[in-house]
Amino acid sequence: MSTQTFAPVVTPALRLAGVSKVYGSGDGQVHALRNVSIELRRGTFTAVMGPSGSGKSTFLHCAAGLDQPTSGQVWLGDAELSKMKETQLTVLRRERIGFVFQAYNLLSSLTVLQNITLPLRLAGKRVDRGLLDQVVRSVGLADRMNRLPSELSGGQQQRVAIARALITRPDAVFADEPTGALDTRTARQVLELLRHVVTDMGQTVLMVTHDPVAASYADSVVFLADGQLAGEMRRPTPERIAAQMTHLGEPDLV
Ligand SMILES: Nc1ncnc2c1ncn2[C@@H]1O[C@H](COP(=O)(O)OP(=O)(O)OP(=O)(O)O)[C@@H](O)[C@H]1O
Repeated sequence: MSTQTFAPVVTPALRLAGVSKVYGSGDGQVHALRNVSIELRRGTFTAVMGPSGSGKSTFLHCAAGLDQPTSGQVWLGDAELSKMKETQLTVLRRERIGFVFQAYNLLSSLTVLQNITLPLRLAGKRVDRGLLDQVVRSVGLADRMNRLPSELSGGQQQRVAIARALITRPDAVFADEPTGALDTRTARQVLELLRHVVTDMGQTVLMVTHDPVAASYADSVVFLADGQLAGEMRRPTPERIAAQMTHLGEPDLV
């Protein structure tokens, strides 16, 4: 009898296959993404960089089910987003994806605790006390739970947004310029938190950024140029990222 061993098949957290996105029609057509294929393993931190207009936001929107590609497929785990109707996508985004934006998007009339647990309430799910405690401890806000967002600093508000993104145990967290509105020191704390979320909590994070220092916190950086993948850098450093960006046509980043 022959024995065969198979490598375990691990579904990636996110997979894009031949994704293209065209805006407009006729002479006004813009090819924002051209045949992009990529896989993100679970528990990894990936930064997306590229010159202005290279397609970073379009990539994030297609990957997170905020927009549908013109052609190609997108999978979040085993769910094919590119086949879903808007109502299904709304549920998937709420229950399986965490979002962190530059403008924290907290509800001003809700406390920190109510903001963090809002996605669960919207989904009609119970709050898992153990996870809530872990998330609140991780983001360092245990003594601020009953405050309103307006009583917090920008960095603290972004940490509330990160806690809210984690509370559903999403398949992936998508961050769009999460440190864009923060000073250097506060930005570093938020980036260290995202790093911790990946290394110690096993989350998968995809972050769009213009900042080579922010991107250097990731495991790898994916570069876009003119809507196409233009390389990947593992174990990135700010200097190597800036050099690559200059090569792609973005002047003087550091
Ligand atoms: N809704 C839209 N309608 C038409 N064209 C669009 C739309 N959204 C984006 N584009 C175009 O698609 C291309 C890619 O845009 P995208 O916003 O994805 O780039 P980006 O890399 O995120 O840019 P930036 O760094 O400046 O934010 C650009 O040429 C942009 O003008």
